[in-house]
Amino acid sequence: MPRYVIAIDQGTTSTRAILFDHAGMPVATGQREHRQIFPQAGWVEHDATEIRDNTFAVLAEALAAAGADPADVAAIGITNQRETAVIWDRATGEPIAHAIVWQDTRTQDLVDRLAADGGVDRFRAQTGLPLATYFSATKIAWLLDSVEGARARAEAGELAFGTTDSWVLWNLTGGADGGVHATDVTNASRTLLMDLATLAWDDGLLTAFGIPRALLPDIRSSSEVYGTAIAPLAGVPISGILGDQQAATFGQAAFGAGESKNTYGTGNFLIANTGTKIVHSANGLITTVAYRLGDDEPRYALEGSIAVTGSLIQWLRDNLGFFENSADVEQLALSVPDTGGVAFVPAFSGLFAPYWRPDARGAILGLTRFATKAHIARAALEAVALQTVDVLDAAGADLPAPITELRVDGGMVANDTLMQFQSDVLGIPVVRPAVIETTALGAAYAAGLAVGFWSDLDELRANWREDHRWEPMMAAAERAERMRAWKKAVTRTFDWVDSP
Ligand SMILES: Nc1ncnc2c1ncn2[C@@H]1O[C@H](COP(=O)(O)OP(=O)(O)O)[C@@H](O)[C@H]1O
Ligand SMILES: O=P(O)(O)OC[C@H](O)CO
Repeated sequence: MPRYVIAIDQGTTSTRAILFDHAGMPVATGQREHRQIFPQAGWVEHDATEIRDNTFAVLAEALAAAGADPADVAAIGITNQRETAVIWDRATGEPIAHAIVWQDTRTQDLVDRLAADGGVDRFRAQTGLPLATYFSATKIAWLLDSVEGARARAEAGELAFGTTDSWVLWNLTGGADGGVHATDVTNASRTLLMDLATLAWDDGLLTAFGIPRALLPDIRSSSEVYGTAIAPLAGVPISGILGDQQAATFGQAAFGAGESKNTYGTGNFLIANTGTKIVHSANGLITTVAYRLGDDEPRYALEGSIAVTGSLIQWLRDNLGFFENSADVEQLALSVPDTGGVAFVPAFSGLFAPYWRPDARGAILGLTRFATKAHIARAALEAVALQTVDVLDAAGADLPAPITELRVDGGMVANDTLMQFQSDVLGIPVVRPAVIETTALGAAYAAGLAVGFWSDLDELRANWREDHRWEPMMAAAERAERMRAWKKAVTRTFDWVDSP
């Protein structure tokens, strides 16, 4: 009897493989980082061949660490950084160019041209998304127009597009030798090309962006058997795919309408499940598919996407040399009692939710000769929490009932100071589960459900355990004053670049 389900978490900075047991506990992990390629200001690329090689390597590492072989593994789940666009040659299996990453803003010109006719919300009713460089469609169009011969080859069916879930699935099912070219509804809902209600690629959208249908993967549910893996997991079914934020929602067992989670990774992503209803935000959130299990009705969600949170701490570490490890930011921030009047708005990719301002750029405000790197580090940490208040306020205005308790996960939730401050400025409890690898766990759950390793959602819900809870300790008046100052700082970053 197989004892485990394995999840591949193909993230922005690294690729992980984690084996989970039946109780949903991680048993063994393999992890490898890949290069972040910044060829020009605003451009962010990944080498998809490096991601492919890392995927096979981490699978082998996780199996070896657990002393497991394929017979011990019931199913494989895939979760991934969303929106990042890979285009490859179906015959050779090689990418035609580096992948364009979700944070990349090179397609702003195309976004502006499309928005000139109908505004940035022209596709929102159908896709749930504003026109923005963040989503896959303009990245695909850019690759087709910039790589010589790509458009003609795409039209002839010689090329394949995928977000990294599709890239991993295709390679893991044999690549050029019979690989399965598919994605799931959650990833497809981030392209600007899928109709949220029909869950199919839409001809009108494909025409608007100039994208040939022959390039696109099949859209499947989040939990079904897509194919069978090759070595090092030969014969094991691949049976779950979820975009990473939807996977974290699933791993947090936020299955029903009104349940939510906030993930603190490279960026922050709040997802609030709205059940079978498609809810459109009037407050700057986007609408997305939460999950679909086989032929069941799809579940939808509102999402507050914040581009820069953990990556701000990395930037302090790597670009400014403030400390050696990301975790050191906590000690540095705690070495001063407050930010000394400094505010930091990390609008490095413009601002995403709820502002959607591509013309904004990062700013450190309120500097005096008193300010030290400790004040800047503290302001950076506070910015992570303050951006989160903005998206929770938006969700509170859009949802029938406000979020009264925040489930959190991701790499940054190890930071107790940040979590306490988050609870303080939100004025609600913040709750961390025992397993913070919720992204991988969610993909494992989707895969395990499809093959009967787990029987139903109730069984998964019973696995969820609270690890720690932070209660708000800040007075309401101070909270209001903090938010007033924050919003003032945010507006100072608008309209910085003339032509973003
Ligand atoms: N103790 C900490 N305090 C603040 N930030 C942290 C801490 N530990 C990790 N981080 C940040 O969290 C991010 C890693 O989180 P993770 O969930 O692994 O990210 P991702 O899945 O997006 O690659 C990094 O950006 C890192 O800078
Ligand atoms: O790789 P992560 O965890 O930073 O997630 C990236 C998001 O999916 C982008 O939408």
